Amino acid sequence: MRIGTPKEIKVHEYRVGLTPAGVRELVAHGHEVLIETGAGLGIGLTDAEYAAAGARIVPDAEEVFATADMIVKVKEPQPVECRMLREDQVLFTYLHLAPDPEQARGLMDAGCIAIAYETVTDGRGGLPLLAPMSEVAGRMSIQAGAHAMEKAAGGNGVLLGGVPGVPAAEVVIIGGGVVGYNAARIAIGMGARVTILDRSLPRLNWLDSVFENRATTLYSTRDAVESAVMKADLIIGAVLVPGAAAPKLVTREMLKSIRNGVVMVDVAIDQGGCFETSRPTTHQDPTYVVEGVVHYCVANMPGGVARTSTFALTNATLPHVIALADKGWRQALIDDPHLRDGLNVHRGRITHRAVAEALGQPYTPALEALT
Ligand SMILES: NC(=O)C1=CN([C@@H]2O[C@H](COP(=O)(O)OP(=O)(O)OC[C@H]3O[C@@H](n4cnc5c(N)ncnc54)[C@H](O)[C@@H]3O)[C@@H](O)[C@H]2O)C=CC1
Ligand SMILES: CC(=O)C(=O)O
Ligand SMILES: [Mg+2]
Repeated sequence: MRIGTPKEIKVHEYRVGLTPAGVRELVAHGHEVLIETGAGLGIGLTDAEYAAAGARIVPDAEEVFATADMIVKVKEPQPVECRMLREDQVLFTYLHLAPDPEQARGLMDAGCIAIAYETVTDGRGGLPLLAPMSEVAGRMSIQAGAHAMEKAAGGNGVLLGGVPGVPAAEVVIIGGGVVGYNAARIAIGMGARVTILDRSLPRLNWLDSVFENRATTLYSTRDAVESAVMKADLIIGAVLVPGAAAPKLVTREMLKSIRNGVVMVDVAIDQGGCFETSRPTTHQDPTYVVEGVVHYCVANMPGGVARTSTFALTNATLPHVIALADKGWRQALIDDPHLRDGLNVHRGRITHRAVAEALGQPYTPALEALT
């Protein structure tokens, strides 16, 4: 198969879909790999390293999209990329379609086979291609939040860990999955007082046993969210209903009871955000203020630590890239129900139930589309 990786074009996005080590594996399996010139340069991966691994370096994204059978990238295709996708071309990347009808329309019109990293599953109920970036974003959410809490950044001037004689900050984490757990680890490590809300009792059980008395766990109800956010200095939004648009758990009305300068980091922004007042921001201009509350809503947080993130992401994606290339996309998707959960769009039809529901589009089961 001919596999192509373009340079990412989202603002301050330096991750890359394949590393030289990944290229070498694919070439050893008999595949051809095209890499757009400079694709990895932002994180120190040079064209020479890709070429030494067996890739053909091509001058622009147009050539990658025009010649590859499968595009492997990181972020959802931007409109200019959607227009370059072709019928039956495989697109393997993050898509986050639920809050993005325009992109969904672009993928449907292209007739491509779009497989979303974020809805690929594993046998233990996890999301193995989302998890590495959730680990990164969870950990980053506390450092981003701590920075935004500084006065010069618009925050309330509270130090996360406090000092002797002055209490530490209150960090409230809504959603105790991969992002939430990693956020809690870092917040606890920095000396903050941490509360985690989730609506999964088994998950609360697990968090309680891991953190013992270093974090408070709360069952997530409207009441619990409302009273927790009122006493917070830093609020992390980390909920997910796979494939679906995020539920709005902190309402505009609640902001009136949140103190000025409190920081809300909405990690779930890529699924539309779990705060009513969230809208996507970029690394270039990450925060804005509503009702005195600082919002940080960067939709590609791991792009900020692109070198760590690229290796973490490609460790997880490479086996699937190899399976899709070795078996051909159709057979790979038929053989592996967990990879098949990643199929969001197939030749103009939406093949993931939650995505179809969120977009108000008809749903075609993936296996029906494939057979
Ligand atoms: N902004 C960014 O750059 C990034 C965003 N993300 C996003 O972060 C979000 C969380 O991802 P993960 O932690 O990997 O998901 P996860 O599936 O591991 O955890 C989500 C948790 O939310 C809980 N939950 C669902 N509804 C809830 C409710 N009403 N109240 C409280 N908890 C609720 C679930 O029980 C689950 O434990 C996703 O939207 C993901 O796409 C992930 C990485 C980077
Ligand atoms: C998960 C995601 O959206 C990201 O890593 O940018
Ligand atoms: Mg994102």
